Amino acid sequence: MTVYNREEVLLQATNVQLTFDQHPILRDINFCIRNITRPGLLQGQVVTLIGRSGIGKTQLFKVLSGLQAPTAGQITIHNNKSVKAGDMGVIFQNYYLFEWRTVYQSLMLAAKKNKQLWGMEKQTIERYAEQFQLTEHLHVYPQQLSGGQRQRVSILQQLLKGSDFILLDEPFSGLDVCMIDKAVELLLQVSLSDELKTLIIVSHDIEHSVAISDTVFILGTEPGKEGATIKKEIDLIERDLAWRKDIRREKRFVETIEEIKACL
Ligand SMILES: Nc1ncnc2c1ncn2[C@@H]1O[C@H](COP(=O)(O)OP(=O)(O)OP(=O)(O)O)[C@@H](O)[C@H]1O
Repeated sequence: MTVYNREEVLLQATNVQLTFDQHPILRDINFCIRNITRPGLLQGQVVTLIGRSGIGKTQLFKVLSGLQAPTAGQITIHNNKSVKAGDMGVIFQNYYLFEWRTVYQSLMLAAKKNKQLWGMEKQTIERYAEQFQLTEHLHVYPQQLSGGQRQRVSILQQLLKGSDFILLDEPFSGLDVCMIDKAVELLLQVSLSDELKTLIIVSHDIEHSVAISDTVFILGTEPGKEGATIKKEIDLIERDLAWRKDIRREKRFVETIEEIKACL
């Protein structure tokens, strides 16, 4: 049995609605993400928002990141502050990078935004680059990188900025099978870097995102109601399915995946 506590609220979605041309896309979205602690271990949160194609994941991603204002309701972080653009580290599906800057220049720009790194930017970049297997690629331009390398640079950029929340849109799409496994490992590594670090993954790749999460929120519709809402929350720690290597082969994991699919 895993010993853990879910403590203070880090992020709260309250009655979020999003309507386009009088058509509800998101309705009554209510959930909260709490700080998880494990005695003697550094542990951040990894939350997945799952839903079928077209349900509204990207719209919820935008609302969560402050890039899209909800029609009603709000997303609050730290001490009830409403989220605004720039509060969260955002990693888009295509790993957008500044093509005219070298990897190092982009990472330096990110590090300079983080007051806690002042004076230590270079050493921090070099330390992370080694950890993320990017040392040999620091002085090249993004077009000289593979998809997996671009993803690692994007994640590293957000880590250097010091954002407590990192939102990832479909982090496994466009990666081959080996790279997906590496991305899974990398995200787990990031979640172990700071107990206040929260990764929010928006994905339809159920298996890989659930394998690294502690909590899953399922976005879906309900009969007779237009717009998507959170249909179910699954606490994977309670089921003893979080923070475990090779979890995907376990019977209870497979059953949870089936349960999620049935809910979509
Ligand atoms: N600007 C807009 N105006 C009107 N409707 C929109 C707009 N943007 C998105 N939608 C609609 O909102 C719904 C949700 O779209 P969204 O892109 O969030 O889905 P998704 O779950 O991310 O899909 P996918 O997994 O295929 O990317 C869709 O029905 C889409 O047609």
